[in-house]
Amino acid sequence: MSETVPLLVVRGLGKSVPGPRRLFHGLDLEVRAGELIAIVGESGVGKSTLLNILAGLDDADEGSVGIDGTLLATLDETGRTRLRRERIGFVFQAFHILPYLTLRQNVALPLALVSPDHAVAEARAEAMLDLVGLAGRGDGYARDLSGGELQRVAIARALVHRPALILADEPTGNLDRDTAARVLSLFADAVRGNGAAGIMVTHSDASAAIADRVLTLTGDGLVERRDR
Ligand SMILES: Nc1ncnc2c1ncn2[C@@H]1O[C@H](COP(=O)(O)OP(=O)(O)OP(=O)(O)O)[C@@H](O)[C@H]1O
Repeated sequence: MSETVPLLVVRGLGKSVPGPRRLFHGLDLEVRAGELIAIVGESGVGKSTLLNILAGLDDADEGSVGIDGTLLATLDETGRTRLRRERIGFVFQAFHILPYLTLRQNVALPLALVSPDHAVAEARAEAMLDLVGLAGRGDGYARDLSGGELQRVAIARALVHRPALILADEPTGNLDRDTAARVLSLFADAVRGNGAAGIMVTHSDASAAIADRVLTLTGDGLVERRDR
């Protein structure tokens, strides 16, 4: 059955950066559909770099990344771009909401990239805005929104195309505690409700607490945190 097969399979991943400095090596990870993982670790240990590698935006030096049975290394740049657009949702630290597009157009963007049907894309975008508590705000612009609202738009956009893999870099960074809690539960519901595999990098214990597993990134890979 498909839900028993890990959606993301990472084997023996290693990465060094110029210096040269080795960030990590021998990193293994499996994440199943409907599972939300938190990755924690000291600043500079390589958490964002790991997310970028999983998204095919950066290359590992060794090891492999498989998404839904496809090894990233077997794809050329066009194939990676297609996989990213169709199968991955990304919530960045900076929201990257485009200021010259309406909020609805921003949320519809991942669909517009893969489907020419604008009416369907915008209807789905509107439904996602409803889901994140921004009903009726689709005609607005980023400048009209608070930080928490912008983060919710970013989450709506990351989920609108129902990606199999959702990657989030500090999805509640810069939000006050109450807004962070709301955004977080929405994010967790969306990951689990969509049957996606979710990976969230965070410094926040409150964020980590909502995950099914908390893994600490170290130079020797990911270590399961059991003090929960
Ligand atoms: N292309 C690059 N060239 C040089 N150094 C890099 C490159 N990419 C990442 N680094 C370095 O690798 C380290 C890991 O960076 P990364 O942003 O992944 O860490 P992080 O764990 O996400 O940190 P934080 O928690 O502070 O966001 C940092 O020291 C960074 O400067």
